[in-house]
Amino acid sequence: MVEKYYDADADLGVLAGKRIAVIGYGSQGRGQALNLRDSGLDVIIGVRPGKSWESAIKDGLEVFQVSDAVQQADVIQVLLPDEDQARTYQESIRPGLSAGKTLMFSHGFNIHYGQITPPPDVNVAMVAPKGPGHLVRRLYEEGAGVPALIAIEQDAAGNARAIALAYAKGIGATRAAVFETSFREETETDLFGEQAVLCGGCSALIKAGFETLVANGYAPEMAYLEVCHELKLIVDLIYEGGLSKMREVVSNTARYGDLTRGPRVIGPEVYVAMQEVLEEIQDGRFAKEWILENQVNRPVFSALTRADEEHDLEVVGAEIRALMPQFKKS
Ligand SMILES: NC(=O)c1ccc[n+]([C@@H]2O[C@H](COP(=O)([O-])OP(=O)(O)OC[C@H]3O[C@@H](n4cnc5c(N)ncnc54)[C@H](O)[C@@H]3O)[C@@H](O)[C@H]2O)c1
Ligand SMILES: CC(C)(O)[C@@H](O)C(=O)O
Ligand SMILES: [Mg+2]
Ligand SMILES: [Mg+2]
Repeated sequence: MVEKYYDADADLGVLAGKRIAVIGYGSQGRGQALNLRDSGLDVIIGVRPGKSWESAIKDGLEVFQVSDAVQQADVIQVLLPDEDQARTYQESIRPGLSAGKTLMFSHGFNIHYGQITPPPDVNVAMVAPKGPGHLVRRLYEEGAGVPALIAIEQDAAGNARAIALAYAKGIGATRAAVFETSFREETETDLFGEQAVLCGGCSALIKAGFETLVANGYAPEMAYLEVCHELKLIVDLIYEGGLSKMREVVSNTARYGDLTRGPRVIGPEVYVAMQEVLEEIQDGRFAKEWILENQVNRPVFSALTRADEEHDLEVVGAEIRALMPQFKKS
């Protein structure tokens, strides 16, 4: 059984008198840092000058160059993009590490694939929220929390788990639930999830549905509303109460179509492709590809991103959202 932790299992006092440096102030950095601060913890930001720096200052946080933040911190949470972590670690984080400090991550990529090898006398832990950073913040403000995974890679000082749990409490995760895993399991399941289902599988499924309807002469607006807009409403039901709740709410006609046609669309060939995608994660092929892609300035990433930004689904989607007041930015 996976170990689970809640508020009562975590003691914020473990971080009393300790300074936390959140390195990076993007999606996770901002969400986690603001929650830690509002939980009464001593948090500073380490980032390079630019938009993120300005944004942290505007939020009222103390901001330093990465090396200066690491130097003065007891707990260092690395929330840089995965592809930048190894270089910044060597240049600006490693020199500031010393015995008893705790180095933390929200994703295991660089530790698991050997891009970062911390010294043996520091704790190495993970607190990985299972959701995007702006929701880590929004749910905390609402008095709830995004669940998180913790993992302990090195327990040099004997307090790595207590620190990880206190940090998880500080960001609001123990209000939901915190599950213990390993760096390997988090890395492989997280990459698989985002590639095969959450981001990759879902985008491909939406595009396939949109393109099929449009190719058969239906209006792009109808196609967008059907396969993209309404998807969120259906996923919300699954999030709240599983497939069963979604099936309770939709019509019997939809439910029968779901049960009989869904497995035809996601048929055996999809299982074969998912297995291949998983094996490329497990044997390091995906990691190598992504690391090399970054070394040559991301040509594949850029070309594929541009092609999808210009897809009719995106064009018509933006037009439709502009018509609805609920999507107006405040
Ligand atoms: N995005 C998510 O919701 C999410 C969810 C779970 C885990 N994670 C993990 O969290 C970590 C951070 O991801 P993110 O999506 O929040 O990143 P991000 O791209 O949103 O933000 C990265 C931050 O690092 C800063 N930065 C980039 N290069 C830098 C450098 N060389 N020196 C100093 N600062 C630099 C950027 O300015 C920015 O503030 C990753 O390990 C990711 O896998 C992200
Ligand atoms: C939010 C996700 C997809 O779950 C995260 O894993 C990421 O890498 O951004
Ligand atoms: Mg991820
Ligand atoms: Mg994830």
